[in-house]
Amino acid sequence: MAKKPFLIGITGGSGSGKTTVSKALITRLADNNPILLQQDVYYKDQSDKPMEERMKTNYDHPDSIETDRFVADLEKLIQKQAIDTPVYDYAEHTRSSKTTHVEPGDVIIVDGVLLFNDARVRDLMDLKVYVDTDDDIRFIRRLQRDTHERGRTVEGVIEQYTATVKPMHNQFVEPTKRYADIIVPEGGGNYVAIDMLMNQAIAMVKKEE
Ligand SMILES: Nc1ncnc2c1ncn2[C@@H]1O[C@H](COP(=O)(O)OP(=O)(O)O)[C@@H](O)[C@H]1O
Ligand SMILES: O=c1ccn([C@@H]2O[C@H](COP(=O)(O)O)[C@@H](O)[C@H]2O)c(=O)[nH]1
Repeated sequence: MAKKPFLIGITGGSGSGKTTVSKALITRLADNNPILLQQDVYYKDQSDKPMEERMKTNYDHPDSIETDRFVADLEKLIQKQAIDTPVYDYAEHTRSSKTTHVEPGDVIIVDGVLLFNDARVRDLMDLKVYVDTDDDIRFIRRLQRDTHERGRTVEGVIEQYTATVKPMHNQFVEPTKRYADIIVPEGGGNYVAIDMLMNQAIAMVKKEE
């Protein structure tokens, strides 16, 4: 029987450094057949709605994610089956018509802002990590990223952050810190924590062999 993959879940507020940590781990674990799955690609399709309406969606509420499909895909990867994930376009606030084919791996790294919200998802994780970065640093990072990479204006970022991102963070993201096995301060720059996570993943993969 194929060995069970080791699944690491990485959550934390928007701009905390989840993706940076996840990608650093993928690089370090290159010899251990790692794959990255981002919860963000499971944001619900909104192609039937006009842009004006899509801009008003609350993307920081758990209802904005197609969690049933996300859970089903995670279960397939754990059973060593390939999946085809949606592709999400942040500038258009909807899915593109493409999909991404993902082959199963021995280490599965999953990142997402609302990752520990659903018990079904939490129960699939072997190691749960919360990246903990100050709110003001996260906001500055988000402002820079969203204006450079996600087609937003400064005013739009401030408005969205105040209306939904911050209140939903306090209601749905920060409280999930209590489910974490490990809390990583500052995210991407914390090489000690990233190396510890890498060593744990390698040890677990070797144990399964
Ligand atoms: N330690 C760090 N120092 C400076 N910038 C960082 C650091 N970690 C992440 N960033 C930057 O902040 C932005 C958000 O980081 P990212 O990893 O995408 O966060 P998240 O996935 O939690 O939203 C990115 O532009 C990234 O390059
Ligand atoms: O159409 C969308 C979908 C999501 N968002 C925002 O993205 C972040 C999650 O991504 P991070 O990489 O963790 O920052 C979430 O806070 C949503 O507000 C969006 O703006 N538009």
